Formats: sequence, structure tokens, C-alpha cells
Amino acid sequence: MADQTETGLPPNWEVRHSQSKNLPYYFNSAEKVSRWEPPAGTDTEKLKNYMAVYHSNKGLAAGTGEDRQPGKIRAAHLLVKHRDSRRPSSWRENQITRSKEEAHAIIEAHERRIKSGEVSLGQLALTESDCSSARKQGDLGYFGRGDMQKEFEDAAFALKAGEISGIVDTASGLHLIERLE
Ligand SMILES: Cn1nc(-c2ccccc2)cc1C(=O)N[C@H](Cc1nc2ccccc2[nH]1)C(=O)O
Repeated sequence: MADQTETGLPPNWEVRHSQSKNLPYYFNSAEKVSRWEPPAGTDTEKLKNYMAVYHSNKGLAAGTGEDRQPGKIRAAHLLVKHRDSRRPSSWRENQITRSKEEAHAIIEAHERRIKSGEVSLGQLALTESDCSSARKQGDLGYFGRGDMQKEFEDAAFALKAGEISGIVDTASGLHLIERLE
């Protein structure tokens, strides 16, 4: 098991893999608690590098190694967090202090550029998304009902393949969603 000098996680925390969701999660072996997002005090730069190797070793490029199952869809997203987000931190910025209004202006500009055809959502997500899926161009892989926050799920399932949502507001922040399959 990788130690915290490799993962950047605080003591007793480790990266584990959820077979059911085919996603990494974070487990504290001392407190026996788990969570989907890295805990406070994580060296996000080290974790970002560790997870890039983790995903390539697990062949977890979204859409590979996962079967297309009935009821599941595949989507990519670009997330702009704000200071009231559930976890106001990301690989881009250790402490996110922008207001929700500022985040809305930012994601509106992204939406205009994407919908004008100037740039794809995936390309823009690589550098601008506050989700750790940014390095996979925002590709979240396949998911079914009940896997994601409800507002996100409803917006994603309402899209046809290839369509891009409007601005979707969840506890994580403001999203643009592109349904891939
Ligand atoms: C749901 N999920 N999948 C990944 C992911 C997928 C593929 C490769 C790497 C990371 C990251 C996440 C995730 O929850 N990220 C959170 C932000 C976030 N919150 C979300 C809510 C709904 C959908 C996607 C979302 N992403 C974070 O980084 O703080």
C-alpha cells in the first residue's frame, strides 16, 4: 500500500478502490471512515500525480475496462467550485475562495466558448475543471441512477448523447455536462 509520502494524504489515510462504482475513494484505517473526496490536509499536487499513475495502472481511462450496462450512461463535465462548495478545494487551487456569483460568471464564459464551437468541453475541462476528473477531460465513465448527486443525475440523464447541458448547480459547485453515451 502506498504511504502518505507517495499519496500526499494525511497519516492513516489511504486510497482504496470501490469495485461497485469502479472509482477510487479515501479510507482512514485508524478511524475506519471513508469518503469520495480527499480529506483536509492533503497535498493535492502529490495526490494528483499519484492518482494519474493509479488510474493508468488500473486502466481506468473512463470507458475502458467497464462494460456498457443497461441503465448506465457516460458523461463528462466541467466543474467550477466556489467557497460554499461541499469541498472548496481542488487540484487547481488548495483553497477556493471565489463566490458563487463569480463562479457563475466563469462557467458562463466557458459555456459560451464551448457552445460557439471554439473549444470542446473535454479540452477546457483539462485545465479549468475543479473536479479530479479534469485529467480525463472531465470523463466520469459510466454511471447509473443513484451514483451521482441528484441534480447532476437528472441533468445528465435528460441529455441525448452528444448534447451539452446548461449550468447545473450541485453541492459540489456549478457544472457543464456533456453526455457521451
Ligand atoms: C464523481 N467523481 N468522479 C471522479 C473521477 C472520475 C474519473 C477519473 C478521476 C476522477 C471525481 C469525482 C468527484 O466526486 N470529484 C469531486 C467533485 C465532483 N462532484 C461531483 C458531483 C457530481 C458529478 C461529478 C462530480 N465531481 C472533487 O474532485 O472534489
